[in-house]
Amino acid sequence: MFAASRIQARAFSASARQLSKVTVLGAAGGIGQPLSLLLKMNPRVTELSLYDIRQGPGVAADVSHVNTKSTVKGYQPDDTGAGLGEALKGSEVVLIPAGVPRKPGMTRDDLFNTNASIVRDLAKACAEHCPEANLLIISNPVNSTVPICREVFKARGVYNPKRLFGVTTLDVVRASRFVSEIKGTDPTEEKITVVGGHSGVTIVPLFSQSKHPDLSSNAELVKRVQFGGDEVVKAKDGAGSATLSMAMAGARMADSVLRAIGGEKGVVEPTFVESPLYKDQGIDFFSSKVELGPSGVEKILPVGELDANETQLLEACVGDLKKNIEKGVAFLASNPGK
Ligand SMILES: NC(=O)C1=CN([C@@H]2O[C@H](COP(=O)(O)OP(=O)(O)OC[C@H]3O[C@@H](n4cnc5c(N)ncnc54)[C@H](O)[C@@H]3O)[C@@H](O)[C@H]2O)C=CC1
Ligand SMILES: O=C([O-])CC(=O)C(=O)O
Repeated sequence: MFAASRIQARAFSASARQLSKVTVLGAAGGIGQPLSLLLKMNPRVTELSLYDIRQGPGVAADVSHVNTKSTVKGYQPDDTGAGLGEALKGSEVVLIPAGVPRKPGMTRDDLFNTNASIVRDLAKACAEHCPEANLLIISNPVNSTVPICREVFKARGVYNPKRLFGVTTLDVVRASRFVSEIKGTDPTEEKITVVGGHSGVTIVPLFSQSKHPDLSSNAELVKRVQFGGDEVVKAKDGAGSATLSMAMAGARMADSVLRAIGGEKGVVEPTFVESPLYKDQGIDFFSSKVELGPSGVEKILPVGELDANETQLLEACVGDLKKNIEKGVAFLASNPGK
């Protein structure tokens, strides 16, 4: 009897795992729309839930005509306030690209005043309606919005550090592309480790660990990886920041999380998570290679050996990162919201 019910439970969880509801909060935005499309193309997604304060249902109607198997539903705030809850209920993965993007001359930190409360309120809804979902935070400044989410979840007693991720995938996507341009190689074959955070000098590429250790002394390349976002902000000239490459990076991260949930072993992505790596320096969150598993973070991989250039970069990273994280934590303490 006991064995039979165990087998039944196992069979149930195996089939339940194949049902993956994925929700995008901010689905009608520059990132949200192409991200939603890429998720619709992912056969691991069975239900796609698209929420935005404007045009959630519109984007959902459009994406729903793509002839893949998943169902799509769109949501926006309604008079009862139920829209967001409905969008989130039962989600396994929630991606959050809601918030404002940069204009030329701004840093990501300049977005804090607007985006902190947007992310706080969405995190509250997640804590209430899908506390066990994997939360993938795209909204900037990631170095601060991820700590805000932790504080929200902690305040509600539902925080699980294995389920909260800052999406830093775009930094490794860029690094591999930029290296391939210099070396004339296939970018998909260039595996570049990038650690730290997701803004300016907190982004630390580790070329010494790649196939091209010589690139570690290429200051121009290092700067291009650290400030790749600015390149796009400048080129878009007031119309926003990276959206298409970010959608690709977000879809890749979501796919990796879903593959790990589905039982695939050895899925590794760089991501900004609560991490022991630099806790001794007062840094709670750090982006490094993370092995993903059915419960989210399986294993945080060590940063590995750094050369002298990278050691210097990391020193600069740690100072800024600490301030960004503390800013997020302090925000929630003095602005708990409703
Ligand atoms: N992590 C990363 O690597 C990257 C992060 N980003 C960040 O992603 C964020 C979004 O960028 P874009 O899509 O270009 O901006 P966008 O302005 O085009 O889209 C944002 C969307 O969020 C929606 N929104 C605003 N408040 C909301 C709320 N309370 N609930 C639900 N939806 C809400 C808006 O209606 C809009 O559709 C920005 O903060 C940007 O800095 C951008 C690129 C890369
Ligand atoms: O640069 C920005 O503001 C958007 C972003 O995070 C990126 O492109 O990496």
